[in-house]
Amino acid sequence: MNMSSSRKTAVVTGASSGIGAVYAQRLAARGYDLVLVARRADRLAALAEQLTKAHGVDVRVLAADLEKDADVARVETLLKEDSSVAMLVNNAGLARLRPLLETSADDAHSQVALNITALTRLTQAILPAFVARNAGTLINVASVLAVHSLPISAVYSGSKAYVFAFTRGLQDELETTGVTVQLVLPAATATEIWSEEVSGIPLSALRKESIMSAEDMVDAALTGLDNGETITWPSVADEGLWTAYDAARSSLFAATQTGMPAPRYLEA
Ligand SMILES: NC(=O)C1=CN([C@@H]2O[C@H](COP(=O)(O)OP(=O)(O)OC[C@H]3O[C@@H](n4cnc5c(N)ncnc54)[C@H](OP(=O)(O)O)[C@@H]3O)[C@@H](O)[C@H]2O)C=CC1
Ligand SMILES: N[C@@H](C=O)C(=O)O
Repeated sequence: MNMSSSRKTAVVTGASSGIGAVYAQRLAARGYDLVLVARRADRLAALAEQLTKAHGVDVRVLAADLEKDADVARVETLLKEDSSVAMLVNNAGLARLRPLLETSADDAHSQVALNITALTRLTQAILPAFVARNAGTLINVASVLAVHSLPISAVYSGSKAYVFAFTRGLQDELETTGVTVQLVLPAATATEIWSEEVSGIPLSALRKESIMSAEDMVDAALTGLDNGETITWPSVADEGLWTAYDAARSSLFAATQTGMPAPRYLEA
């Protein structure tokens, strides 16, 4: 158990590749000690060695399959017991992009277990300490597919819509505390998720102009964090689009509070 309060540790899930590996690099460069979480221990160990050499920070590897209850529990224990943890980046995620009718029950379950259940449990594990300290940063990585479903993304979009609603709710819940909660919504980003083996869709199938590098995505998200953004759309230039979307959502919700069927549902 690390009781030191002078060092700050960031726990990054899904740090063995793509967006998570870049978060790890950028946070190490900012002086954070790290705990790297994913299944591929060899990759985590190589990244840990590289980051320790480059930035002189302490990097621990926690190999865990976050679809498995016992492995999630090991990460929960670390989050509850290590008082140096000042940041949790809930980044690990899985996409299996195909129609639901062609999706196995296991693949649907994996996306729910990792994208929803693990993210929720790890958030619940760290928040009591953050609230008690009135400090700490939680970054939840969703996706633009949180607000857009495709014929091949019913489960994935559903899981990211959960991350969206969960994180927005948490932001309201924690508004009066010193805890920072950022929701990040990347669009297509060049990582291993875009492969036959993972999502089933290779990067080459995407429109080139729509693809951001993982480095640009994470740098934009961290700039958003530095600027106090609670919701970051790294690829969206017109901020007014989000303002209008959220205002429409709020108006629609207000319009539901009537207690009676809308006139079109009443018999003449
Ligand atoms: N790339 C994109 O276009 C976009 C990505 N995102 C989101 O960004 C996040 C990162 O994805 P990205 O970097 O693109 O994809 P990658 O496939 O490159 O990385 C996914 C990471 O999650 C880890 N992971 C996968 N399954 C498990 C598991 N069962 N237990 C623990 N860790 C696991 C992987 O490590 P390992 O295999 O070693 O366990 C890997 O480190 C995800 O939440 C994704 O949904 C959102 C929008 C767009
Ligand atoms: N991760 C991507 C899909 O696989 C996305 O969210 O766009």
